[in-house]
Amino acid sequence: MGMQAKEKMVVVHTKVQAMVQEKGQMVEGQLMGKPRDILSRFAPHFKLDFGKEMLWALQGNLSIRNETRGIECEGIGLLGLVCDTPHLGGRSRLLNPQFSLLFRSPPHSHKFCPFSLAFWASISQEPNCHRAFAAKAQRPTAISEAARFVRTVLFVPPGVNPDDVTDDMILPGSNIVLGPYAGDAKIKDVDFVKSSNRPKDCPKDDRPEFAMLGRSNVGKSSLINFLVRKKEVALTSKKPGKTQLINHFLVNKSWYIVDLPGYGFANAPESARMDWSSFTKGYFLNRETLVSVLLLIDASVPPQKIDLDCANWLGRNNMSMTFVFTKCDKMKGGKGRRPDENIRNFLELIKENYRQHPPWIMTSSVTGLGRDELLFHMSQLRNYWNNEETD
Ligand SMILES: Nc1nc2c(ncn2[C@@H]2O[C@H](COP(=O)(O)OP(=O)(O)OP(=O)(O)O)[C@@H](O)[C@H]2O)c(=O)[nH]1
Ligand SMILES: [Mg+2]
Repeated sequence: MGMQAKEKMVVVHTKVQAMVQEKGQMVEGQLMGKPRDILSRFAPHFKLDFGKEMLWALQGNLSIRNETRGIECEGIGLLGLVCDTPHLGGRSRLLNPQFSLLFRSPPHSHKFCPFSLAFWASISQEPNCHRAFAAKAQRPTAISEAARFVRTVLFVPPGVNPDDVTDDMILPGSNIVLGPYAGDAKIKDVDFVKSSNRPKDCPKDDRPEFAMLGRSNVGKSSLINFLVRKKEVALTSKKPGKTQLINHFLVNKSWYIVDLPGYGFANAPESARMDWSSFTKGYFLNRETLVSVLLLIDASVPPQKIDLDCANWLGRNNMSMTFVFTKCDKMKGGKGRRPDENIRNFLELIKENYRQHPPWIMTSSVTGLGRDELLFHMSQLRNYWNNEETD
């Protein structure tokens, strides 16, 4: 018992948010596109081994048809998930091997392989309740128990009434609700503009910018390369302290990504160490075009004091910020905690300093996890900011 299910019709377009309509008993849908797009959107979520308290899954029966190869298969699969729902319990089967086999293109056309995926699913509170689901009488709940809980910790962007949030508006692997300002998430080109060693030397124009902040070696430069899909836009290194200046990158000629030096770089040369706190204060408190700080947190290690201090400082100063958890691909077997546990512990530790839950998202620059989602999130912050500016 305790099952709540939400019934909808879902049409999933690659790279576009699910469009949802309330409908009967089942979630039905169709997914079309190039296998690579679909895999890049869904595979990382399949791969992640979420623990017992983190899974809120859109899970159900899948029936997959590959037009070219005429294959059909059925199985149970996971279509999407949202983390941080402690009372859910249970683990889900994550990867259906037939599923990935089917998405592999036939040898003669490794570029495009049309297929369709139909699925029937329930958004359920308990992992096995889809079995009992068919027998259950229709219950027209606007939002499931799970979603109601999740909503209390959601980041609800401008333009969205918290009461209107439906499960499908939440970006997978995050607490971020997608609102009407989202869109325009493609990166067409990116240019390195300049390196500045003082905040007042930064470019002077009114284009919105996002600053990447985080401990040295957390993966800031890698995240920039991963967002713009170029290897060497921002230089990365195994040695902490690689980025020593404020680097501005102009995206689509219309907004900036800023790579900042990492904090806590104990191994950096003495000459390169700076008074980090006066540097950050100078930049953050005076940069009027700063839309949001992306605070990167390494999810492969337990919460670090220096990150908590930084998050709390930003929180107390009312800076708009997004927690970007990096290295979510690093699954520790046996010893050490896993990324999902580290993330939950981190969020638990910082929450007193925020009136509203800050947005957070899981990423991996190795598997591509969270890329599209983060870009959508940045697009809605940016578009809202642009709108406010012109009003
Ligand atoms: N497994 C894994 N490794 C990563 C990921 N992101 C970055 N790394 C590795 O972490 C190391 C540091 O990455 P950088 O991007 O240079 O880190 P940074 O935060 O820019 O470091 P500084 O410039 O020194 O502040 C490199 O060896 C990367 O390959 C990730 O998502 N997964
Ligand atoms: Mg760097």
